[in-house]
Amino acid sequence: MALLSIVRLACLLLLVDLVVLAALAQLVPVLAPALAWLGLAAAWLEAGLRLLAFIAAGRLLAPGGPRGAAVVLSLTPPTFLTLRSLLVPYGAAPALLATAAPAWLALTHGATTAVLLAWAVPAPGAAMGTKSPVAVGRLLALAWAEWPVLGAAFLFLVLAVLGETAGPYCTGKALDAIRQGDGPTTFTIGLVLATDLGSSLFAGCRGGLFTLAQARLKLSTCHRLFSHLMLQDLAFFQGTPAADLSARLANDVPLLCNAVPSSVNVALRSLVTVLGLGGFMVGLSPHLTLLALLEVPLIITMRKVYDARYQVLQQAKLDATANTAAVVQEAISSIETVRTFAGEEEEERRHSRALAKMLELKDQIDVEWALFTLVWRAVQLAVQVLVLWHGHWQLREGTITTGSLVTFLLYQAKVGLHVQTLVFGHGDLLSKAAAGRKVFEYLDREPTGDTGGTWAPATLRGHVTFQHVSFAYPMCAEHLVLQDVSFELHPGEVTALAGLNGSGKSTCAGLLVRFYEPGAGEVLLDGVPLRDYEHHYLHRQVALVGQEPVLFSGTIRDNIIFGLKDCGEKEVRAAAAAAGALGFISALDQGFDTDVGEKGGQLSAGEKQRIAIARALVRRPTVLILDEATSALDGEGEVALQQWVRSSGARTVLLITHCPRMLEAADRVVVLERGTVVEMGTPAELRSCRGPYSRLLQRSPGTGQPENPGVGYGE
Ligand SMILES: Nc1ncnc2c1ncn2[C@@H]1O[C@H](COP(=O)(O)OP(=O)(O)OP(=O)(O)O)[C@@H](O)[C@H]1O
Repeated sequence: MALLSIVRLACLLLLVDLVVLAALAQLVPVLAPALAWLGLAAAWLEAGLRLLAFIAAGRLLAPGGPRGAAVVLSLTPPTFLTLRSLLVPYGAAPALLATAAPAWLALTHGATTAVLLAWAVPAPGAAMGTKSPVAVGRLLALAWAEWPVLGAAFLFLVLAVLGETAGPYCTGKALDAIRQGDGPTTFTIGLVLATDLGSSLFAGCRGGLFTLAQARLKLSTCHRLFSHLMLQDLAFFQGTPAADLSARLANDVPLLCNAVPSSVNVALRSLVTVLGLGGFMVGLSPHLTLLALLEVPLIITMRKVYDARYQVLQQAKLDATANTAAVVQEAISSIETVRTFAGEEEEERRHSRALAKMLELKDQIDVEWALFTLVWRAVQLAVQVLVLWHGHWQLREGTITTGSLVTFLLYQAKVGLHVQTLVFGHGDLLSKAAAGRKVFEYLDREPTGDTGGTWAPATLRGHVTFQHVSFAYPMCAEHLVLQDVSFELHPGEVTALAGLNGSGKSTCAGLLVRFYEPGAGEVLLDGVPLRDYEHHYLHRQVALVGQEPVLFSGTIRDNIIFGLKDCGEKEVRAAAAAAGALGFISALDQGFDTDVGEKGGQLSAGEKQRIAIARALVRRPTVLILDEATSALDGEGEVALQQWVRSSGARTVLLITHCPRMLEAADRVVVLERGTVVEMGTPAELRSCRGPYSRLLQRSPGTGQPENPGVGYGE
């Protein structure tokens, strides 16, 4: 709502109120006996009349205006009077607003206008054009997993607040006793001590339990997010830098998980304290309480404005942190390229630019916080002066004792602190929740890795059919990489995919291991679409050795049995032998227990390739895909692999290679050109056609003539 319309609405309500109250004031002397008999009910009757008048005037003069303002304005005085009569049974008799001092009317309208203004300030995020902020309900649902710990913490919280509330009350009573000459009794001093000690002990337990909930939540959320990420499609990982994901796990998740329990902790503690102490304060002096409460709408308004800014800056800072991490990771993981092209200075510049951006945002956050604190302290001081001035006046009037005033001031300091914490805590929760936006965004992504397929037959022939497959990578949806591709892979045969760079060979391999789903057409295994197969079953039956095999840090054995739960030493050795890796592994001091270093950095390219092949062979896959997987193999490795293929009888092998010798050794060749199949047949048939296959062979080193046609997979 615009500021102008709020002012207009406030003026309208004041005008209507003045008219209604003036009319009522005329009636009061006439109805005095009836009103005296009605007591509190008279105040509620007056409120009902005012509410009707506000609503009628609102409908006529300001349609669409918030009805809440009318309700707050009319119901505040009787609610206050009822509360006061409950807390101070012998306090002043309930009065009608119509006959009360004009200051009461000013106070009621002033407070309502302040509340309206606080309400009208745009919610954090909305005004600054940030993406949809995370709903607080969602954050609380996240914390719900730790409800037993949080429940116990809440119990200690209530006990601590009871102690905190009783402390100043006992202090005030002791002071009054001293002033009246009775002196402090052992009982009052003991009570003050007991309440303080008790509240400290319970507060400690509360804090400890909330910290425990935080730690547990962090652990479970990190685990949940990581497991969820593992199931995402490859396009997601291609579009999201790894460093960004690790920054989310390392920074955003802890921030989010700290925010929820600590906010729940702080909010509950403050809410219970404010309600408890607030009740006592109203009992001591309703007038002073109302004055002290002036601070609340002002702080809410200021905090709302500040939060809107802070959320934007906080999100930008987190993004900048993730970006800095990405720069560091990229430079370190490509250090060889950086060194080769002497790009160290360029990388340093990139890093310092990213750091500067991060620091600039941090400074901006700090400066804005300092400004906000300054204004807020000034408001706080003004309200305190107002309360002191009024308290002094009440002391002189004799409507309050020194002990009660001291108790009130002690309570005010505490309540003020907790009101701020409540207001700040909510803002803080929202701003920290900004960190959760990305985390929830990732958690909401539908996983595509496991489609929930259940098909897992006891025997599989390994007959693969590409049926009119068309495909475009999600990142470049307009560029069709495969167009209407159809071919078959037969069990017991080695089929080679041939074609120039970028013709779509690896893409076919990617579709066969379900890295992606075809845009049109189907990839079938034994006549069943791949997505219908059970996830683990499919990836045990179809194994791919890629162009640049990646090893994980760990031993050679760990790498070979990766992903398998039940794999014996015999199988590991057999797979290593079939991949031609047994020789070099046996020559190592630690054999299969040799650490390969990060990404297999301590091995040569050929050794890495052999281990990657062993990792595929150990599964005894029905369909084996070798995507340029033999490029770094020497003759020994190649012969071992060919022997394995030959001895593995019924297996289906898809071979992607540019090597004429390997192409010629295949049973069948499928030639791709710009994502379409242009030729298919045995190598001899294709050579005799003198078409695309022959041209490919001629382009290859050795002018296309097979170097050793005698060494064939099928022989
Ligand atoms: N992740 C990706 N996102 C977008 N486009 C891609 C992606 N991977 C490959 N491409 C594009 O798809 C086309 C086919 O690539 P593919 O890797 O299948 O070719 P290829 O025949 O295996 O080439 P090479 O012989 O060089 O390995 C190329 O134009 C390539 O630029």
